Amino acid sequence: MKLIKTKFDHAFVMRPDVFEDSRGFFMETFNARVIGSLDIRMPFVQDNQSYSKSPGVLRGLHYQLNPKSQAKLIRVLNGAIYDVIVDLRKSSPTFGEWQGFILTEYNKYQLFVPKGFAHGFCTIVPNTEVFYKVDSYYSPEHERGIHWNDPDLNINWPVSEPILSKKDQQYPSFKNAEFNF
Ligand SMILES: Cc1cn([C@H]2C[C@H](O)[C@@H](COP(=O)(O)OP(=O)(O)O[C@H]3O[C@H](C)C(=O)[C@H](O)[C@H]3O)O2)c(=O)[nH]c1=O
Repeated sequence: MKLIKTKFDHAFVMRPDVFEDSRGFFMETFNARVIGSLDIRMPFVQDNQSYSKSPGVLRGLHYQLNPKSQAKLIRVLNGAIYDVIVDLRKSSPTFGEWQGFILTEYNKYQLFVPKGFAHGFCTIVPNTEVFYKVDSYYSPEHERGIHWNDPDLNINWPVSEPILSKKDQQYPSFKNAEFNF
C-alpha cells in the first residue's frame, strides 16, 4: 500500500496494492489490520455511498459535533472528485487550514479524514459515485456545516456555481460556525 502524507497530522491519502492481469484488477479496498497498523481507531460502523449525476455537484462542508464526530475513509467507485478537508481542531497548528485532493476511480486513492475536520467534495465528471466508511453513526442533531464558499477559507473549488442542496446553500460562515473539537 502507498501512503501519502498531507499537511495535517493524522490525515493521509492511501492507495491499496492493485493486482492487474488480463482480466482486469483486484485490490483489497479495506483491511482492518492495515488500517490498525496506521493507528486508526477502529471500528468503522457505517458505510455511505452517494451518486452525483453531473459534474459540479458540491456536497459539503459537513461534520458532526462531538461526541458524534466522524472519522471518514473516502474513495471514488466511479468518476472523479475534488475532495476538501478543513481542520476545525482549535488546538491544532493547522486550525482553519484546508487541503484539496483529486480522488478518482483511476488513481484509486483513498482519503482518511480524522475526527474534527469538515469534509466536502465537488464532482468533476458525470456519474460519480463516492463510497466512504465512518466511525460514528449518523446523528442529525449533531450534524453541522460551513458554507462551501466561505471567504476566510477561500477554497479553490473547480467550479464557481456548483449544484448544491438547499441545506448546503444555507450553512453559516466559518467564523459563525459551531464546532467543539
Ligand atoms: C450523511 C447521511 C445522510 N442521511 C440522509 C439524510 C438526508 O435525508 C439524505 C441526504 O443527506 P445529505 O444531503 O446530507 O447527503 P450529502 O450532502 O451527500 O452529505 C454528505 O456529504 C459530505 C460529503 C459528507 O462528508 C457527509 O458524510 C455527508 O453529510 O440522506 C442518512 O440517512 N445517513 C447519513 O449518514
